[in-house]
Amino acid sequence: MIIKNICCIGAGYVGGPTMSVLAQKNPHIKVTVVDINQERIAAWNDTDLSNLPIYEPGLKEVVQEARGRNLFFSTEVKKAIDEAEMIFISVNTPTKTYGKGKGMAADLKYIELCARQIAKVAKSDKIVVEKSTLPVRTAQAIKDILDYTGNGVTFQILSNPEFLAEGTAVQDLLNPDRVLIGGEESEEGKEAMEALVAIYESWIPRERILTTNVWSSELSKLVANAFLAQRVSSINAISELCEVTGANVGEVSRAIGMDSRIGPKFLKASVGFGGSCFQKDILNLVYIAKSYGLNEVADYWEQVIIMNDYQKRRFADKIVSTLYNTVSGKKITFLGWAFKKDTNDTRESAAIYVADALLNEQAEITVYDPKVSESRIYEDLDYLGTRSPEENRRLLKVVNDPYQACKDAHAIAILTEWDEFITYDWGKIYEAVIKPAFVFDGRKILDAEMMETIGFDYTSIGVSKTQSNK
Ligand SMILES: NC(=O)C1=CN([C@@H]2O[C@H](COP(=O)(O)OP(=O)(O)OC[C@H]3O[C@@H](n4cnc5c(N)ncnc54)[C@H](O)[C@@H]3O)[C@@H](O)[C@H]2O)C=CC1
Ligand SMILES: O=C(O)[C@H]1O[C@H](OP(=O)(O)OP(=O)(O)OC[C@H]2O[C@@H](n3ccc(=O)[nH]c3=O)[C@H](O)[C@@H]2O)[C@H](O)[C@@H](O)[C@@H]1O
Repeated sequence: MIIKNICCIGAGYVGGPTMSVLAQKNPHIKVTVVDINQERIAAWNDTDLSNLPIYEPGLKEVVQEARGRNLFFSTEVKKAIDEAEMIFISVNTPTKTYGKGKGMAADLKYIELCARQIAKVAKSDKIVVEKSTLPVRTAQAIKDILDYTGNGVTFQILSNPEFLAEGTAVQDLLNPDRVLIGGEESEEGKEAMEALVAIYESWIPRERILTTNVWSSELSKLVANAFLAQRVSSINAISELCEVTGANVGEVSRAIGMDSRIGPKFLKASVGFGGSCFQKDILNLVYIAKSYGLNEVADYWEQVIIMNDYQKRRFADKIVSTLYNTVSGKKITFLGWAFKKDTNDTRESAAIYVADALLNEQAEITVYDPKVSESRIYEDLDYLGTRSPEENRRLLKVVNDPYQACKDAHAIAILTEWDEFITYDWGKIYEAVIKPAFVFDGRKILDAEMMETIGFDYTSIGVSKTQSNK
């Protein structure tokens, strides 16, 4: 089966970059990315490439090469579905905020809407590819909808989860550790899988393209995120132990990471993991385990989230206790709001929760982030519903100059590991802040010795004060 037309529903953080790279590497395939969000599509079509709706290093160049050639962004969802032989579903699958499974299960309403729309529009056989992260066995639900409400058209459902990380999306897409494709074990299923394998083979060696049954593929995505997040929570748990014992979590990470069975990655202690997926996917895994009555399995994974919440709270508490048990009326400067560097995404960023905790203590926060807009920051805070939008705007200010942000601060907290923070003139910042000059490094990016030589009272995750003062 030769694919000439691809449609992707959902032009977000995954649909946009994934399809851009796929189109760049398959100039013979027409790729149309559709979304109901007109503003987002307009931004993807903006002639000024710095206005793309998401910031990812290297993305502009890929879009520039493929857009208008064989890559198109459109709001004409029906037309794109009708024309395509293969349809990727890449819509959001957030945690449910209502009804059964509230706060745990994935909300599949957007997925179901896509399936119903495909069923309604399709006049020829289609391969439907789950690109969104979904609970295991969702393919069955999609198949049911397509088969019972379709027009006698045959559908093959494939699972093809995405493993890219934000900030390195283009690199991850160009050079993935593996591509995972799950499909039915029938002849038709195998044929559909081969059609998708052929597309990826345009730039990825065949041995890195893994084919499995649908359920293994769906579940592997949740499990991969759970394992990654678990490593962060594990090292964060150890960070507290380091602080009280005089061990240094950076040294412990290095020592254990050199064991090739453990490996060095994802062992960086931090203020807590954020991002749209780790928490959502683990909660989803916990919910699935519970729904099968596997309570011990559910409890085991839930602990990863409990630890992460604790780490964020602990960071805020440390600021309050160090500042003589009160931050009321004190200016606390946040360097960074994004959930990690090199992205403008703030979903579930630790900064939001640390800010909320400090605002509850009546702190006055000033935020500087090189890529996150003021409106986004206020939306994040307002979404929590802890206090009125007016109150949030009164207590928290956003500025676009880091030195101005730090001026007259009682404390500086580093919430994102942006490279530029390392290169600041910390001597100049020291002159401008209120003394004692407190810095709380939630990302362990600054050099403790340098900071202390300048005169800062520097606190870093996973290092006891006595040790960093040596
Ligand atoms: N953000 C990430 O780094 C990663 C996300 N994922 C998964 O990929 C999926 C998508 O995530 P993101 O791209 O981050 O979400 P997103 O929220 O950035 O994008 C989803 C897009 O789908 C659109 N949409 C929703 N319903 C639609 C419909 N019926 N028709 C047309 N468009 C519709 C929305 O308007 C939105 O623009 C989720 O399941 C997520 O778990 C997987 C790997 C990485
Ligand atoms: O499903 C998803 O959405 C994606 O989730 C993560 O990617 P992402 O959330 O974009 O970014 P990560 O690099 O995984 O970082 C997640 C969070 O963990 C934190 N982190 C990461 C690594 C570490 O050692 N320490 C640490 O605190 C980061 O600062 C960040 O807040 C996974 O890495 C991707 O494989 C997956 O596709």
